[in-house]
Amino acid sequence: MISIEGLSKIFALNKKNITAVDDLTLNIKEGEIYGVIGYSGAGKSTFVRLLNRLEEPTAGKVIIDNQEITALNTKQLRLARQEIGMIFQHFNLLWSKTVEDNIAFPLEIAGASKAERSLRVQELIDLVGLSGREKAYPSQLSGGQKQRVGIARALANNPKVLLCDEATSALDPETTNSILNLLMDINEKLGLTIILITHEMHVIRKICNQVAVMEQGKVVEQGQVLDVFTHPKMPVTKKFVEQIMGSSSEDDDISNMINTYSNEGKILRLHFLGETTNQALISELAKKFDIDLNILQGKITQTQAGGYGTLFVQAKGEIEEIDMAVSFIQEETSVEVEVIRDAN
Ligand SMILES: Nc1ncnc2c1ncn2[C@@H]1O[C@H](COP(=O)(O)OP(=O)(O)OP(=O)(O)O)[C@@H](O)[C@H]1O
Repeated sequence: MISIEGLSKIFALNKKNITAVDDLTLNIKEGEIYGVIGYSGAGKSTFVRLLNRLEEPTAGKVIIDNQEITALNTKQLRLARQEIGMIFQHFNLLWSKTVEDNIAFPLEIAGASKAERSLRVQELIDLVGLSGREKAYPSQLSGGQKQRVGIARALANNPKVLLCDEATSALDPETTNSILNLLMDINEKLGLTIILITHEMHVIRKICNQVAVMEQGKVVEQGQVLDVFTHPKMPVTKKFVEQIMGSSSEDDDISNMINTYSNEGKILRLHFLGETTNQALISELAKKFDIDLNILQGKITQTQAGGYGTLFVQAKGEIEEIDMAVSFIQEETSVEVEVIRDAN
């Protein structure tokens, strides 16, 4: 759906050149929720604004749905932008217009009749969950509701692509989750391709299929979210994964814990990699084998591709039963298991 080739943006500031986006090449499939994560100054905002030419690229090509955006003249670009919706961190609403007028605005520009506009506005209001707030002004809305208006407005002309520039960064965690749920819902219902930039790994974990990590204008790592979680290569990626999974300094706590529980049975480390099928593994083991399982420590997080994380358990009982349980995990499930301490 989106193909980006050798995209660069150099800003000239006080006779100095700043390379905000540096020779970036990416391909994004139709219907994907593609996350771009990076720290402040990595070039994320510039990157996303280059896609619809809110910023003009210094070099490179952007092709969206077989149309070379970077080759269009002003008039063609205006039309093409109707196919590319965008939402912003600070909503960018028209403060003197009501909710329905904000949403109707892009329809008006696209030349829709009054009757078409009011029909479509009502559809969009229902879609984003703003029924009853049609006549409200942005100043009378909560942050989450303002972003819902932003989303409805961005979807007004049935775009193929939605660009999200830190769309949840100004929201509290609960509202962030409700907006992310709405984006997932829209992605599923409309098959819309979404590009989302963020500095929060939680956002990537919750809704993205693919992720690219940006640093100093370049994509330094990319792939399926679960792969990047499991095998982060670059230091910057490792830091982002730590936002969710905790840091390696916690390893000290783990060795203390192992010593405390090392006098009986075996301590197992279970590693879940995108689990959707073995969610009830612990209770299944307890039912199938004559063992007791004592959960010691763990962190499992949910991604779009299933649960990911590690669980430490103490298995108590006859050695043969414990060994059979370990073999069962190895042979019958996709959970990785390792005996890290054996009291026998
Ligand atoms: N209009 C501009 N003129 C000059 N320099 C700019 C301009 N816009 C961005 N930059 C510079 O380009 C670099 C990348 O900025 P950008 O805003 O794209 O990063 P970001 O990853 O989105 O960070 P943030 O989340 O803080 O906005 C920064 O060094 C920034 O100062």
